[in-house]
Amino acid sequence: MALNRRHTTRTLRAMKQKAEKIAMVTAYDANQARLAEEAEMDIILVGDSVGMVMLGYDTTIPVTLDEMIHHAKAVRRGAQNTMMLVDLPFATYHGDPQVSLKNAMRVMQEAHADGLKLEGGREILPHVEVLINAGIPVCAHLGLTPQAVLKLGGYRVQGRDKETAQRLLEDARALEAAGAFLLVLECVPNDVGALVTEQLAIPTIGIGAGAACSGQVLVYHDVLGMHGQDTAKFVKSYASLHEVTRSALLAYRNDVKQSSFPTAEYTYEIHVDELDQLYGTGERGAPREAD
Ligand SMILES: Nc1nc(=O)c2c([nH]1)NC[C@@H]1CN(c3ccc(C(=O)N[C@@H](CCC(=O)O)C(=O)O)cc3)CN21
Ligand SMILES: CC(C)C(=O)C(=O)O
Ligand SMILES: [Mg+2]
Repeated sequence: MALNRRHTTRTLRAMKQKAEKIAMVTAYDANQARLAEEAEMDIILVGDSVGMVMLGYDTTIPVTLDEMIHHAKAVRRGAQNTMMLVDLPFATYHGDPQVSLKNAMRVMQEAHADGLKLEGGREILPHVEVLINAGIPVCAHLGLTPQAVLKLGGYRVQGRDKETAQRLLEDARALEAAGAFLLVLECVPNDVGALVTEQLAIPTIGIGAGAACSGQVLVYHDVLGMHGQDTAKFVKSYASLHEVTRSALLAYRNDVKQSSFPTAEYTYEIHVDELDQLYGTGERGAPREAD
């Protein structure tokens, strides 16, 4: 069964123990998911970054639960054999933990997620606990938590001083104790990534958190250089699809304008007898006489 080829909370922990790196990438539709699976990614994340890279929002804050489910269902169809984690979006896990559970259950049941990711430290523990008690694998997310961008005052490196680094480590310990199976560390100094990874038993996934993390995650569009915009320092682009795409679209547009597309090889033929009937008994191409 397909499920058997997916990583589990246990196989990921074993990877950390064997110092085998975990490769994770985001995906937002079936095609991206299929390509991520063909590239043998360990984990696909349906990130709420979908709001910024696919939906044109300035932050992840406007992304709704329905939007996350819509994209996660497409990703699941494209990648049946890869662990799929889904971000719970802003405002879906901050009030009554029973409402958080109801939101979480929708993603699990409608999109067939393998686990959910929640941003935040000890302040979200009641929500993490209720999910874990219900059997949902929870991935934590500390450091730069983009859903808090307004509170943080921008996309800034986190944990740069002793106090904030210490608080981050305590948050990480509390989330592990609550049962989180994975921890994303975003935009923290290399040494903070290393310290948290060393202090925890669960694997850490870094994004701008240095090479000592148990694995890495990047946004699909960043890996492929799809947007050609300024990106964070931690982004390494492995292609420039932005340029490739723009020049392909321009070449197509110019072909249309110059009538050099479509040529015969891109057109269909009708049977010659049918064509005669279509034009009446007259010569092909001759206008039919009016009755
Ligand atoms: N395309 C994309 N890639 C991402 O990694 C990403 C998103 N979108 N959207 C959601 C969040 C937002 N993220 C971001 C966005 C900007 C920075 C950034 O520019 N950081 C500064 C830090 C400057 C400092 O504090 O010194 C940088 O220059 O890297 C970091 C993470 C990560 N996530
Ligand atoms: C960048 C990753 C960690 C994320 O949360 C997202 O893509 O939304
Ligand atoms: Mg996210």
